[in-house]
Amino acid sequence: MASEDVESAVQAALEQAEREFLEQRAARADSVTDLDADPDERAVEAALRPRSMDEVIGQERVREQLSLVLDAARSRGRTADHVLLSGPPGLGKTTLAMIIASEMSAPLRLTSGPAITHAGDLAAILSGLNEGDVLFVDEIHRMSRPAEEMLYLAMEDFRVDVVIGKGPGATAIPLEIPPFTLVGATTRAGLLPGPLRDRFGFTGHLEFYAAADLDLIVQRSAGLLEVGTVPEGTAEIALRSRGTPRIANRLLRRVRDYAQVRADGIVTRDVARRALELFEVDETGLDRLDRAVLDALCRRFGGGPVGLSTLAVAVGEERETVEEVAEPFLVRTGMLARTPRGRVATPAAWTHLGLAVPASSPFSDHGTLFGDGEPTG
Ligand SMILES: Nc1ncnc2c1ncn2[C@@H]1O[C@H](COP(=O)(O)OP(=O)(O)OP(=O)(O)O)[C@@H](O)[C@H]1O
Repeated sequence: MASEDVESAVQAALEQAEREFLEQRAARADSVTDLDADPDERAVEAALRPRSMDEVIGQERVREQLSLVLDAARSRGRTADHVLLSGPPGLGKTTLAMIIASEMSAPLRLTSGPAITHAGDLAAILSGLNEGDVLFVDEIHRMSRPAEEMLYLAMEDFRVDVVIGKGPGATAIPLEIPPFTLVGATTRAGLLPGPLRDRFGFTGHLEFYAAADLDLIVQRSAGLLEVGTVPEGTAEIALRSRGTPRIANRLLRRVRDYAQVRADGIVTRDVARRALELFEVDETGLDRLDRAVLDALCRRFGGGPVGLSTLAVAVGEERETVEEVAEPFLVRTGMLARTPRGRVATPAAWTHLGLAVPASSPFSDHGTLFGDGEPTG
């Protein structure tokens, strides 16, 4: 291949990776608290993203640690170490990746684990990088095995082995790549193989946000969207946002719609309450999916224990959606427990649904919560 052909093939691979990244995100959408529902919503969300570390609200520890890593790299005039960001969806992993690139004055390349089905896809992306580029790999735990192994080498030695041919005649041609910073994002740090995890120089775990921080985020977003609010109104939205900035911003937009159409445009507590009731977000922040999970767990499976797959089928959702979107928040609010024998409803779940805790519940005096059976989830 002529060098222009190689260049345009590499460019096409990078563009394809970015397209797939956006499509993957869009595909994860369906309810009011869900993600990236349509292009307009995505555009608004992008406009609300903090652009610098100073604009990021909350996550003080990760912010301080990351700032130190970046400052040190800058002062040495070196490419920053690879960074792994873990935590539930919508807490700011992509935002931080963008900020890392901007603080390092480096271009950001975007892709995601599921988009890299073959090692060749990754080789094309890596060979298109320039020195200092930041490569963001969302859902890095979902990359294929061969691609993962290629990434080990690229992260450590800035080299990829491109395999030409098949079977015994196959040869590996080493290809140098310029030093770059990999930012991996994962909702499941535990699923990353040790060798991959160990190659990140810094791991930041993002926690759910406190209501006070979410309130500040809602106020900031309302300012950017030019929505009139009163403190009780933004506080109400913050309380129902499941500790998640993306949900806080999404709820603010729905409350703004309601305020404009059914009220005088100002987000008060009453307007927020009425709007969120309409969109089926209850006072604890549980949405339709969360309540469906609790409902199935209590009403159909007597409170559990029940395996994750069975629970997912019962609510008509993907296993991953139940595990990564609904469960972390239900666990955090103390309504669901993950036990060695499967998922179990806690007394708080029964109470939330307005039901009495049955005597057969593993949490009652008669039940055993932690059996010695195999995990069913
Ligand atoms: N610390 C923060 N301060 C202010 N706004 C934030 C913060 N973190 C996230 N946001 C807002 O939340 C939205 C979602 O954040 P982001 O897309 O970075 O989440 P994510 O963790 O990458 O989610 P996913 O894993 O689903 O891609 C952003 O558009 C941004 O406006």
